[in-house]
Amino acid sequence: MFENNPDSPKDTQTQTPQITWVPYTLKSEDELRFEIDKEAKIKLADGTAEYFGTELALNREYTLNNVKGAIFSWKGCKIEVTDNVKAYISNGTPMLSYANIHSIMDQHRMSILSQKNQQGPRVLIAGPTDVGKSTLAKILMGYSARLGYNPAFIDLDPGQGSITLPGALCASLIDRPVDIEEGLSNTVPFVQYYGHTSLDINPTLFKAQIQSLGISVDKRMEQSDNARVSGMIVNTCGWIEGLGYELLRESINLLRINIIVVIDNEKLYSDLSREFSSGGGNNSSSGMKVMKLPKSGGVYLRSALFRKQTRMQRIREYFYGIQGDLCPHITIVDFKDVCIFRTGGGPPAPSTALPIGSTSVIDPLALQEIQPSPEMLHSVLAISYAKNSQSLLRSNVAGFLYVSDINMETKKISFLAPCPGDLPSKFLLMGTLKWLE
Ligand SMILES: Nc1ncnc2c1ncn2[C@@H]1O[C@H](COP(=O)(O)OP(=O)(O)OP(=O)(O)O)[C@@H](O)[C@H]1O
Repeated sequence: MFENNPDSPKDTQTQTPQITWVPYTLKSEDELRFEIDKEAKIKLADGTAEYFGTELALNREYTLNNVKGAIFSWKGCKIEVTDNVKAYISNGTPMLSYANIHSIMDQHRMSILSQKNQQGPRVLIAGPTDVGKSTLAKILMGYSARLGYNPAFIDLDPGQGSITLPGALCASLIDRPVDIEEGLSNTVPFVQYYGHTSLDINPTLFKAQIQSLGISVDKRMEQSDNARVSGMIVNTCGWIEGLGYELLRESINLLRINIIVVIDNEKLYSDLSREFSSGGGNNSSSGMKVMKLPKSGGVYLRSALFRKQTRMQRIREYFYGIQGDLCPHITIVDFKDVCIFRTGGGPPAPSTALPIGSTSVIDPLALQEIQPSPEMLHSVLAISYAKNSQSLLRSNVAGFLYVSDINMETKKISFLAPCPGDLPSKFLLMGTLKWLE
């Protein structure tokens, strides 16, 4: 038979590559920290383990691409990873103190179960960049969902776009732990398109959109007792100085936060404690708790270049799928069939470019309709659900388009869209976000 003849040529087309598994044994409260550049697989071979709050199924092969992370085990387990994963075991993790935050949230929930007018734990996670804020948010979502709660996750970091795209501020009701391979992309979020990856471009718009998200989430909580009791988990961006601190305070007030968790920054913890908890400690008369947590030694520090690459990868995944299995469509429309708006009357001039003592007179919430032009090429636009231009800024976003071509002669604009068919609305929002592969 051909198969048994060692000299016969191998059919490289149909042969699946040989997988070489590398085993690791984790003791109780160990974690396996890993870095994956190209596609790799991870499998739980024995025991129990979780990936940032989400339990791994036994013997299931999880495929991951371009991620840094850790598999943690409370009781010990055996993990196998493919030989292209760089990994090491650590037994120094802050998981006990992270689980403690979950217990505090849970006690809060239990204490208000029968009180219809009380809100569940509304937790805001703050801290500098690269301290594990998003990771803690995932862990808390996973632990809450595993107990049957439906907390709202609100992502106020437009730099990364964990739910949809960078530039968006989103809220999602979480009914299951974060998917290990797909992340949060399968949730149905409320989305506001801020349009920029940095908060200083239009802080007034940022505040207005937090307020809108908060109203959407509150409405949802009014309709579901479980959602109200479950509360919310808010992730913030790592800008904690000056205007960044101001926006953090605004977020705490607008979302009526009752638990602030500060990771790895004494000054921020001290400033927020002084301002929000009258005793300066954990329990205040206002009911606000301000708590500090250590950073995990596993948190990966990301360079500006890596962050930019991750942003671009996130946009690619939106159109082509996480596994590259989606097929986006090109939609060509006449200029007259779309209304493209930008907020703030154009990019604000930096204060250094204005005469000394003067401030910009541009209304940051003013909408300016703009005509298609070659400068729009490569922009990412949001399609709004708004019925008219007045409600544009407060309306939810239906999805995103990428401007792949502008033809000034035929007056047609080509969009890459995630699905075929007519655009759900002619109202489009533009910011400064561009997709440059
Ligand atoms: N224990 C860990 N072991 C290995 N990698 C980890 C661990 N915890 C977090 N990471 C990774 O470190 C990176 C940074 O973590 P994370 O995104 O949670 O930080 P962050 O504070 O939210 O960052 P930023 O606010 O700057 O966006 C992520 O890639 C995350 O998967």
